[in-house]
Amino acid sequence: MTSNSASVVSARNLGLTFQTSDGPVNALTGVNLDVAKGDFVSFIGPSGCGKTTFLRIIADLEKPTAGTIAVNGKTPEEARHNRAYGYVFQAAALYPWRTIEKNIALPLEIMGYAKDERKARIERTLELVNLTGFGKKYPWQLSGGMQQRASIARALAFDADLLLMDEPFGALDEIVRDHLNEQLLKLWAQTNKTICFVTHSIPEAVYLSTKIVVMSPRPGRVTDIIESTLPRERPLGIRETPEFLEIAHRVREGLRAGHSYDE
Ligand SMILES: Nc1ncnc2c1ncn2[C@@H]1O[C@H](COP(=O)(O)OP(=O)(O)OP(=O)(O)O)[C@@H](O)[C@H]1O
Repeated sequence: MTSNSASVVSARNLGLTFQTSDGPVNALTGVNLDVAKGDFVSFIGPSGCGKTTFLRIIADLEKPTAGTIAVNGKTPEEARHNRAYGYVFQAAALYPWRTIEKNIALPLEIMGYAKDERKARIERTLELVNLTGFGKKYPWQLSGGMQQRASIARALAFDADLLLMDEPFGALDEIVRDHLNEQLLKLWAQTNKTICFVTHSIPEAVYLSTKIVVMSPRPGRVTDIIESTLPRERPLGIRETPEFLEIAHRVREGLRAGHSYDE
């Protein structure tokens, strides 16, 4: 396989082995993956299969020890300098001593945006995540779901085409999560972003994705890549359809196959 320069993310035989005091930890091995512009790609697999590590390599927070990876046809380091992506972390990770708008402003301040431009971007992104009017509140004054939306607004503020989301809704109850899943799909349709999304939830992966990457641990690797046959427009009710259940079944099979490797 050759690298596809039109891809937003293109990994070839990608691997990462951490050297620890207990010996080498093979976090990721032999990963081949292309993420096309406008794709919504979910990474699913049990704890420790390298999902976060893969996102961190894209974001230039870790260096691979094998293979190659290109982000927008460039190295992760160049992509980082070009502000190619926004990152949404597992917990909302907002600074508690800053208001929501000051939290969103922080990366914009670091990147040197002028005050007026910062203000315009904050307003626009708060509107995108349905938080207009909450900019002056502190994180603790917002519900968990609202905090997570604020952290998505922060990742959207500098308008990167690629959004990296590491289990953003994992800590939320199911009803809030359903609602945020719906909103995220709307946002994705509105903004035409490319999204890489880590999750432990099969229904969440199937509901959101155009492509599902099933992974398994020890060593972390990709066991299946499923192209979704669902339409882009997805009411929540789509989760009861035979087509949805069939994809969910294939994901479950992939996870099970990965697990038997351990036994
Ligand atoms: N900095 C590090 N040093 C040593 N080992 C690490 C480091 N970061 C991750 N690992 C190991 O690499 C493997 C993959 O970790 P990773 O966090 O990518 O998994 P994950 O699939 O995201 O798990 P989870 O679903 O629990 O977040 C694990 O065995 C983990 O312990």
